[in-house]
Amino acid sequence: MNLSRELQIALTATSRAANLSKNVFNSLVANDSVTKNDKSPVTIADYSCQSLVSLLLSKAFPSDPLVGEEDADVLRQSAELKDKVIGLVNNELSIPLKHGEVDGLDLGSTQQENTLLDAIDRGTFQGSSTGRMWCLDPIDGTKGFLRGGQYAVCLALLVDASVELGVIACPNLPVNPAQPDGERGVVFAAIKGQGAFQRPISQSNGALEPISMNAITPSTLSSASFCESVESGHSSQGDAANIANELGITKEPVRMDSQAKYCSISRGDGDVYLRLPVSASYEEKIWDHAPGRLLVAEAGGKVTDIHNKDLDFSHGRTLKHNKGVIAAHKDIHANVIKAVQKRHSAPAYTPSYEMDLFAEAPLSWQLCNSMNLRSRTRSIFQVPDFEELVDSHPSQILDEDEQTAIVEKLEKANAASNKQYRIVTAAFIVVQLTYLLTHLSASGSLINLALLLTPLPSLLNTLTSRDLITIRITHPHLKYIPEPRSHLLGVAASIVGLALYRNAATSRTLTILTFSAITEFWMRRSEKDARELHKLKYGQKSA
Ligand SMILES: Nc1ncnc2c1ncn2[C@@H]1O[C@H](COP(=O)(O)O)[C@@H](O)[C@H]1OP(=O)(O)O
Ligand SMILES: [Mg+2]
Repeated sequence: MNLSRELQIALTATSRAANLSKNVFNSLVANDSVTKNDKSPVTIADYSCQSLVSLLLSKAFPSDPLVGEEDADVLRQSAELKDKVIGLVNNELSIPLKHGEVDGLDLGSTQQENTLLDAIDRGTFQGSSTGRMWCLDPIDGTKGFLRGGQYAVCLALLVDASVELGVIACPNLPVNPAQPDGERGVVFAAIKGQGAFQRPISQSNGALEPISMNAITPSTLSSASFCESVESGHSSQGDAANIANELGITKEPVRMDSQAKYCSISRGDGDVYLRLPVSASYEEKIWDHAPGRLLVAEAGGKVTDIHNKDLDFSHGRTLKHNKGVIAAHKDIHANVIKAVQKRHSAPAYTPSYEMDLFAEAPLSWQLCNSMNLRSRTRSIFQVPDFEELVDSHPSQILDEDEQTAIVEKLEKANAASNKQYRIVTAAFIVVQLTYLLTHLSASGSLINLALLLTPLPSLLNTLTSRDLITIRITHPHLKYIPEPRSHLLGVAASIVGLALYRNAATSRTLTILTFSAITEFWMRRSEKDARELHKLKYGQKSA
């Protein structure tokens, strides 16, 4: 497939969008004209870049659909935001085309408001498994953008759900990794079957230099280094450390935002990119991985999900049939997958609030309501004055101290009520054990005794708050049995027991184990809720 024109347009579009985003950063973030938590620079940069890239694509390839992260609804409702975006895009368009940029394409120096808003809305395409489509993340790594760290403008062309072309512009990545303080701003490109390349964003007519991954083999794997998200909410950093350990890797992980991670490993700045799901329900977005996946593959690597499945771009806007991402040199990918399967704990449970609650927004009545936290707080955490506290607050927004007080109350109340349930379960078990020990000759007594032991390890651990007995279930299939696994296995075994010995003692065992499994299930949920809240409030380290 000859994609040289597509490549030229994609390089120009992403490089220009990268320049535009730098203008936004310099005028709005670097000079502190907005506060750190103000999202408007990201919003402005996002919309402007999507408008610019989409406009160029629509001029060059009018019939190609675009899957973009944004639509223009918000802009149509805010004149101030809209004017800024239109101004920025037109400013970039008015810079004359340089040698090497899109030949034979008349962009016109400035564009009408509607043309630019419509260009943003072209990105609402829902994805398709057939035909051509472009896929755009105008500002990938918004947190990195605000921090002055890594972020990227990412564009890919998919044909029949296969990534044929990928281009990623990283405005803050050093051109030469050996000179981190030298020139920054690199654009990476890959065409399927033709290799991976980079060139400085500043050189629109410069040669594309071939890049490749470090040639790591299983025997040199321990010298590898790995990349991961800065955000612990996007990838499990704890599991990544365990996996590194398993592989004998001792170097500290390099944390960076955005698809700059794919770029870094493609040119050998790092070797392995791990994206380990922390949430069972999050579906990765196609624009977050399409160009990066091709770049790594063309640089000598292999990219799959954590189950070693190819990333499947044929299901609309998300990778709904994949979980996480593992990218590494093709010679060591299998080793990494093996370690992942051994050490990654599958997120069996998803908290009802996945957003960065305390960092992103104050805890308000509306938030509690929308995340079902109010009802859960009443029924699970049992903090009687929580609702009053939220309702009585004049602005319905809680300040820092009030949030802290709530988290502490939730944890205490939760721990106390769970202990009561566990004591009741333990009491049932002791009574039944005593009965069985005094009727040892009755049929099925020994089996019943054995069955009653199944919930004991977890009961003992939780009642003493210690890991007295730990049973590691590492088999990949068993990991997907929901918690509490040992209890569920106990219930299943006692159903078999009841089929063998239809007597009252076996029925009682089954009832006790079922009670224990159900209460344990709810308690674990509430404990995870409490832990999650704690993590959101105090950060990963202290959780
Ligand atoms: N729970 C999550 N798990 C994985 N990725 C996420 C999660 N929530 C958001 N993201 C996405 O991670 C990307 C940034 O990744 P990184 O941390 O590697 O820079 C963003 O595009 C963001 O998508 P979105 O922009 O829709 O929030
Ligand atoms: Mg993104």
